[in-house]
Amino acid sequence: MARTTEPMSGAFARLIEANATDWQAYTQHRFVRELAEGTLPEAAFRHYLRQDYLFLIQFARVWGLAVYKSRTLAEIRQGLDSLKAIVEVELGLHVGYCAQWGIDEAALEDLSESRATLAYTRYVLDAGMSGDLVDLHVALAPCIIGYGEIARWILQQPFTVLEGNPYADWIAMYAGDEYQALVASELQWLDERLSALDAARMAALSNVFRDATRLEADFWQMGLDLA
Ligand SMILES: Cc1ncc(C[n+]2csc(CCO)c2C)c(N)n1
Repeated sequence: MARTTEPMSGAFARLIEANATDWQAYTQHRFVRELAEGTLPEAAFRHYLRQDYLFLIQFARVWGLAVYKSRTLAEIRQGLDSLKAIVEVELGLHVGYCAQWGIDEAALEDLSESRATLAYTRYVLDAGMSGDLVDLHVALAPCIIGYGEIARWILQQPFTVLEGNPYADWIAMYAGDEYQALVASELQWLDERLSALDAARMAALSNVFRDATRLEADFWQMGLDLA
C-alpha cells in the first residue's frame, strides 16, 4: 500500500489549489474519517454501497461518452478499456463485495437512484456532452484521483485503525498499487492536456472540477444522512 503522499505539482494541482476548501470538504469528509476509524455506522456504508452500484452503471455510460468524444484511436482505446473495466470487472467485484455486506444482487437490481446519485452522475454526463474530452476527464477527476488521495490520506492519519476495521478492505483496495497506478496515469493525462490551456479555459474547467467535487461530497453526505 502507498504510505507516502508526493505533493502534486503539475497543472492539475492548480485545480485543487483553486478549490482547496471544497476539495478538503470532500476528501476529509466525516464519512471518510469515520471509515478510517472504523466507527462509521454500517447502515451508512451499506447505503453508500447500494447507491455506488447505480453510480458505477452511470459511469459505464460516462466512458461510453468518452469513446464518442474521442478524436484519436488512442483516446477511443482508453475510453473503451475503462468502459470494459467497469462493465466486465468492477461491477462484478462490487456485486461480490456487496454480497459480503449482506446485500444480494436482486436487492441491487431493485434500487432507485437517490438524488445525490442522480445529480452527480448526470452532471458528469452533461459536462462531457456539452464539453470536450478534457471537460469529461476533469469532471471525472474527483472520482478517480479523489479516491486515490482519500485512501492515501486515511493511511497517514493518527486516528486510522486498520485492525478489526470493517472497512479495511475498502481502504486497502483504493490504497493498493493497482488503483494508485490508475490514479497516476490519469493525473499524467490531465497534466499533459491542462498544461496547454490558457487561463480562461482553465477557469471554466475549474468550475467543472469544483461542481463535481461538491457532488462527490454530497455522495458521502447521502450515506450519513440515510444511516
Ligand atoms: C461515489 C464514488 N466516487 C468514486 C468512486 C471510485 N470509482 C468509481 S468508477 C471508478 C473508475 C472510473 O473508471 C472509480 C475510481 C466510487 N466507487 N464511488
